[in-house]
Parts: sequence; C-alpha cells; structure tokens
Amino acid sequence: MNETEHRCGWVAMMGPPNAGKSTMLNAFLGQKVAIVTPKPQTTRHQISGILSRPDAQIIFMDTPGIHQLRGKMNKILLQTAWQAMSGADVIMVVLDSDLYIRKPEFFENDIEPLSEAILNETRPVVVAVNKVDLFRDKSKMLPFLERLSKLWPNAEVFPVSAKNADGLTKILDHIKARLPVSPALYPADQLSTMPMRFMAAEVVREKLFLDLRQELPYYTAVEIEKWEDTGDRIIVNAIIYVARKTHKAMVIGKGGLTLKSVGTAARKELQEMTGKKVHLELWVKIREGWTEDIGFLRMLGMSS
Ligand SMILES: Nc1nc2c(ncn2[C@@H]2O[C@H](COP(=O)(O)OP(=O)(O)OP(=O)(O)O)[C@@H](O)[C@H]2O)c(=O)[nH]1
Repeated sequence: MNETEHRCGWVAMMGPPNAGKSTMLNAFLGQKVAIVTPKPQTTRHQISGILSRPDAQIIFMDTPGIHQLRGKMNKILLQTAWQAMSGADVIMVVLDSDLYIRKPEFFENDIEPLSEAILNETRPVVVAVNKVDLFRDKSKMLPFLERLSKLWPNAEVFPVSAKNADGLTKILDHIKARLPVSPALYPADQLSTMPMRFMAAEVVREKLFLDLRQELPYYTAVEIEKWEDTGDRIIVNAIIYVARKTHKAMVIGKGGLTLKSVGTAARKELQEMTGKKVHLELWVKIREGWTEDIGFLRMLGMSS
C-alpha cells in the first residue's frame, strides 16, 4: 500500500448522557474499552479507543455526556467533553433516537449545550442516530431525521444501532475518508491509551452502577491503590469512596453481600480482560463531599 494514503486522526464522541456513546465505542473496537450501564452519565473520563486498520487509524474520545447539571464534578466533566471536541479532526454526535421520537419535547433541551457549537463547526460533523433497533417501523424515524438535517445542515446523519453493530461500517468509512493523511500514532495492537490500572477502576465502577440503586452510584468513586502483576496473577486493591456514612453501609450491603457481588463481577471481568488470575480486594472509605473537592477529583484523574 502507498504509505502516503494512510489516514489517522481523532474523533470526539459527543452527546447527551445515555445516548449509547460507550456502547458504540466498544462496538467499533469489537472489544470493551468503556463501561456501559443503563444509568445516564456513567462516563467520567475521556476514554480513547483506538481502531487500527491497514489504511487508517481512528482514535476515538468517548466523552462524558453533555448536559446542564450543576456541581463541581459536573463542571469538570463538561470541560473534559469540550476539551475532547477542541482536539478532534471529526466531531461525532450520538443521539438516542428512541427517546426523541417518543418524547420530541426533550430534544431541544438535551442538545441545547451542543447545538450552536455544532452548527458553527467547520470540521466534518457526523450524527449517529442510535438505537434504531427499537423501531420495527423505520418510517417513524423520518420526522426526527428531517428535524436534524434542518438543525445541522452541515452534518451527515447516520441511523445506527450500536447494540446490534448495525450501520457502523458506513459511519467508519465516512469518518476514515475525512481524517488527515498521516501515519499511525499508536501501535496497531493498542486498543486504548488508558492504562490497565485505570480500566480496573472503571470496571469496579461499572459493577457499582449496576448493583446499587438510584442516585448512590453517582456518589461513589474508585481508586486503584495497588496493582501488582506477579506474572501469573494480578493483585488489585481498590478503594471505593462514598460521600456519606449511610452510603458506606449501602455499598457493603446486608452481611457484605453487595460488596461481594460487585467484587466477584469485577474480578471475573478483569480476569477476562487480562487473561490472568486476579485477586481483588475492595475497601469502602467515607470522604464527605468528595464530588465538590477539586483536588480529589484531580487525583482521580477527572481533570487535566
Ligand atoms: N436498544 C439499544 N440500546 C442501546 C444501544 N446503544 C446503547 N444502548 C443502551 O443505552 C444505555 C446507555 O448506553 P451507554 O453506552 O452507557 O451510553 P453513554 O452515552 O456512554 O452514556 P453516558 O455514560 O451517560 O455518557 C445502555 O443501557 C445501553 O445498553 C442501541 O443501539 N440499542
């Protein structure tokens, strides 16, 4: 192949919480690099997933959902998303078509923070209208697709299902053609720029989100205190931070059952990811008001 034809660049995946950005990133890569839960706003970090093909390397930045919530942590999450956008060659907006077709009145408010920035964008913009698997009658989507093309005439719109990996090849081909001609920035076998230690914290956090009820998971954070690879075994100590005393009891659960279930699920997944036996110890610590503590949020890697 002609070396000069190789393309490489950055794609920022933007959009409201719960649109399916993380699911789509994992589907593009055919492997899990971002956590997925049914709860909105689980992505706290900018996760880079790297897709390497003989003729191109696409580096995806999965961003925390763009929304209008308050609080220091949310402010930092928003900054992360805007930062990703500023460094991208292609902007990709992911939207939950099911939500906006059922509740069109939500659309304007949800995309308000993005709307003008996208309209004024001079770089290529791709809109992935996700979750189309939820429609048997695809004609129901037409008014929403029309609304989008009027709102952002500069964008290319693609109906897709991240869950069924439907329509993703078309988007990838479209993106690839719009990246700068450049050699690959990362080795072809590297899937993410995030170290395994970080992935481990994300896996524990995903299991907390899946096991805990209501708002509680939003007030938990995970720090990997120890990550020791002994060759055939990995020893991991993780601290789960909670914001209140009562939360600690809930995370541990009756007779320690909740924490045990989180630990078992996380250990299994880490074993699959690393191909090694994993010994995982979880500790729960109270750190009151951590979501408003900038120094602590930085320590967790939530701010650059
Ligand atoms: N039916 C259907 N569900 C999907 C699809 N893509 C994602 N989901 C579901 O939507 C929910 C949110 O998916 P995520 O991938 O975590 O969404 P996100 O945009 O990364 O969410 P944030 O962390 O809030 O930014 C999960 O329950 C997914 O299983 C899809 O194509 N079809």
